[in-house]
Amino acid sequence: MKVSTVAEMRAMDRAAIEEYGIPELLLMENAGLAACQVIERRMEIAGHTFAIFCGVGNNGGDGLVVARQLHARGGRLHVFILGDPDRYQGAAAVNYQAARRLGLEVVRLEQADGAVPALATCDAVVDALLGTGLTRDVTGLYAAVIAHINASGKPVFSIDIPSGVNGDTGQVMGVAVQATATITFGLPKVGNLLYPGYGLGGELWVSHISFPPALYDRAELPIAIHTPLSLPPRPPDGHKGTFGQALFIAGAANYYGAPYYAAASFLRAGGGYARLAAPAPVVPHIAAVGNEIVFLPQAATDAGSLAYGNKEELLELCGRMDFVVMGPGLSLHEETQQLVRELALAIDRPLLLDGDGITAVAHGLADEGYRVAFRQAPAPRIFTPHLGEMARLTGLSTAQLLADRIQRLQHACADFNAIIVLKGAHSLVGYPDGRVFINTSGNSGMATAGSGDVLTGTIAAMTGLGLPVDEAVRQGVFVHGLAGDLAAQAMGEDGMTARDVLAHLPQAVRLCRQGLPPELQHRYNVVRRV
Ligand SMILES: NC(=O)C1=CN([C@@H]2O[C@H](COP(=O)(O)OP(=O)(O)OC[C@H]3O[C@@H](n4cnc5c(N)ncnc54)[C@H](O)[C@@H]3O)[C@@H](O)[C@H]2O)[C@H](O)CC1
Ligand SMILES: [K+]
Repeated sequence: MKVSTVAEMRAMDRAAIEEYGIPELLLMENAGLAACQVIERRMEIAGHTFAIFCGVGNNGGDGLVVARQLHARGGRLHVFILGDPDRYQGAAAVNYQAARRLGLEVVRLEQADGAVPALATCDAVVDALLGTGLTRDVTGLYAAVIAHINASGKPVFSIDIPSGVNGDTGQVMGVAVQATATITFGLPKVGNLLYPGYGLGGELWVSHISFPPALYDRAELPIAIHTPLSLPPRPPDGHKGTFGQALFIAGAANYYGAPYYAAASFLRAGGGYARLAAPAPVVPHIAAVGNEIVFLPQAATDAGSLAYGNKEELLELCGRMDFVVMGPGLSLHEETQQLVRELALAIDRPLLLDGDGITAVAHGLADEGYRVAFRQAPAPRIFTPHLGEMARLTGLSTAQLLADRIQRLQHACADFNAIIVLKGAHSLVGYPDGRVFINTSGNSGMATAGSGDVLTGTIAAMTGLGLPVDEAVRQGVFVHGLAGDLAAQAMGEDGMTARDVLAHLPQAVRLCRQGLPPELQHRYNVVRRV
């Protein structure tokens, strides 16, 4: 499903009204009615009491429709408006007048405490304070009312987005409503899907409010939720070369885990032939745990990291591979970092850079000349940074990144001509053409050492299984999260480690082929339709 920015949704609204002749009043009615239908699925309306909080924009207008629809179904209401109702315009003004004529009790709230008795006695709350028109931090009366709503312990239905959550970023602007369910309109907004906004929204519902598919399902909308891709069938007569030859340039003294997890995950996720180029002194340590990997011992620096002198042999080796991963556990030793920077320009195979590989290339990219050369690399480039590494890559602070994750990602992908996986809860996969996919598999138990190394091998394996590189990256992210979810099911999120994620990769790939069980389908389809 596509996901929209606030500006894109405004444009769709306008197009619905102007091009398709669907009056604003109908859109607002559809929105309020959809919200009412979601409430009806969760609880009996007749005889129950609802506290409805409306702002003075169109989000509040939607709230007034909800009020009228609940009233029509026998609900009892306390309707509060925060601000001057004379500010309602267009459809919202019409709905305000209709609510008044119906004789609904509509109170202009001047003091937050005025809402306390209604919150104490109601059965549920409707939050129609602020939608996509949020432009500044929430303070004063709005902030105080939101605090009362959150303290009420009542089920909260948020209209469009929990009030206080930024529709473009998912960030909380000062304070935000914690909802039980959110009903969003047209399409889910970015802020409905990115944390912390996603977590604040509760169960997420979308109504297309009678928009035609030509509006909400256009190819030009660049942001979407990732839907699992089907894997090409496994040729019965395949040999190990059929399922990809991957080279891992990884490891240094005292970094034995990262190269092992990266290369082993390639094999566990279905890849054919894993070769590991690691400094010679560390090879015996890794071989002791992973003898299914083929080792290519390399000359080492005094510090036990990859020596610069390996460059030509490594380049020659890469030329015989289908996919290269460079970075896990390489160390920050300067000679090795220089080697990595140069290899990152020259390797003529799809190349995934992670960990210390990202750090090396990030230093290079700060230089204009290197950036120009990197953009013109002879084959696709992929980065898999967590937020801190993304900060290093882009030269931005983590706060700046969080304040606008999607746009910063789009900009970096275009700037570096690279595919970037920005890891975290709901990882993002960005492409140089501006597309961004939001991944919904995975859990917080995967925030553990080595988990990122497992991701690198999983992505490599997806190319080995026959997906084109761009699809392999997002499917790898999904499969990795799925393996993590299976591990969490088996042992809980707290104590699981990268080893457990690795161990569940075969089952994850099998489920991708056979179809996900209903409970996982339900979990990954994070948006319900109404
Ligand atoms: N396709 C759709 O998505 C449809 C959406 N609808 C609803 O319309 C709102 C957006 O309406 P808009 O009037 O643009 O904005 P808001 O109602 O969110 O708020 C505007 C209002 O609030 C003031 N304001 C902004 N920030 C703050 C703040 N921090 N504190 C207090 N007040 C603030 C601002 O100045 C304005 O006065 C969308 O979310 C949907 O709910 C349509 O009804 C149907 C189509
Ligand atoms: K809202």
